[in-house]
Amino acid sequence: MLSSAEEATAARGGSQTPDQPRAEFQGTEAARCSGHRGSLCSSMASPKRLQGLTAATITPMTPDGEINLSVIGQYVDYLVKEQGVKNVFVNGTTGEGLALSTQERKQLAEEWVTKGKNKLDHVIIHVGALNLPEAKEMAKHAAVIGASGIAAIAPFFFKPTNKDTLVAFLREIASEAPGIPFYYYHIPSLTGVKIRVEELLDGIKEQIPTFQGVKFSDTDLLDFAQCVKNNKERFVLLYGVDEHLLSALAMGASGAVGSTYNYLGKKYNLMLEAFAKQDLVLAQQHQFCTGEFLSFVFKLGFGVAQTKAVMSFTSRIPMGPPRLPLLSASMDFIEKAKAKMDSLME
Ligand SMILES: CC(=O)N[C@@H]([C@@H](O)[C@H](O)[C@H](O)CO)[C@@H](O)CC(=O)C(=O)O
Repeated sequence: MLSSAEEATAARGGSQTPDQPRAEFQGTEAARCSGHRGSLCSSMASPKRLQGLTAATITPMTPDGEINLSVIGQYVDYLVKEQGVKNVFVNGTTGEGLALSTQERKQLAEEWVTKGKNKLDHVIIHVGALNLPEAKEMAKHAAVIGASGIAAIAPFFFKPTNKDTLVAFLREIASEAPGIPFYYYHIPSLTGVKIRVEELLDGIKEQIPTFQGVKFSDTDLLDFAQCVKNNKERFVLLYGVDEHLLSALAMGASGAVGSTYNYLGKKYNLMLEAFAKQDLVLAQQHQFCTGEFLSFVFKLGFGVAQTKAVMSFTSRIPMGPPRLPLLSASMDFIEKAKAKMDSLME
């Protein structure tokens, strides 16, 4: 582990500052619908500013339910080489962050930063928790180990009832990591905190100097569009509902964070590239293709446990079971999901 945030930041070649200019999606290869095993397509044009796809990482576990750090290096290589995804969001919803102990979350953060060094562009650590002391501890730790940024959800047991209390809570966390960007993770379907992001962003930079953007995991595209309209130059606006990404791109999303970029990243990168070239028909084809898979698995019942199973058979990296109260995906789900994936990607 590195001894200070400054040393760690220097080792990464300097962190981005919250005021750097925003970069739009940029593709690097001609778009072609070559399928899951086709040519690699990356939209990571700049290592400085968070853009393109960010995988909300799964937390690998051993069969007996312990976190399995031993496969993180392999996981990094899979994302970069097989999916063209060079940003990760660690310990979020997909990573079962709220089902892990603080110690486990810190170990995972360290492993992702270490194994991602010189391979990943951004390692964002989700440090949100129900209590401030633990969230602050994880924020400070993330800065010390050299994470690219931190994010936090709203607390969801005792909930903030208005914007000011939410900002006050987030400010306490961000202030523990004053050298790295802070992102608000908006996921009202899970937190129950429905404070509009448009409202939250108004004046937030004065309260939280490191505020860099939002991970917007909601389907309220009016709220999202207002965020873009009012903050396009200042903040990174990352969309978090993968099956609606093309709509969010049309609204001006800076990038996307989601679970399906773990195993469908290549296909989504092709979509980003088509969109950047204003080839809406091709972009739609890619969105429809990923949507066909998701629509299929939604009907079977889909969540974090099933995401772990899909990633296991797609990457061949054992992700293990989820932690209670989540239950493992059934064999029936795995067989059907795998057959569907194979049929779409051949
Ligand atoms: C509720 C939920 O898990 N949403 C996912 C999506 O990526 C989601 O899995 C996907 O859109 C499929 O519905 C992300 O927004 C969550 C996420 O980014 C995270 O794990 O932190």
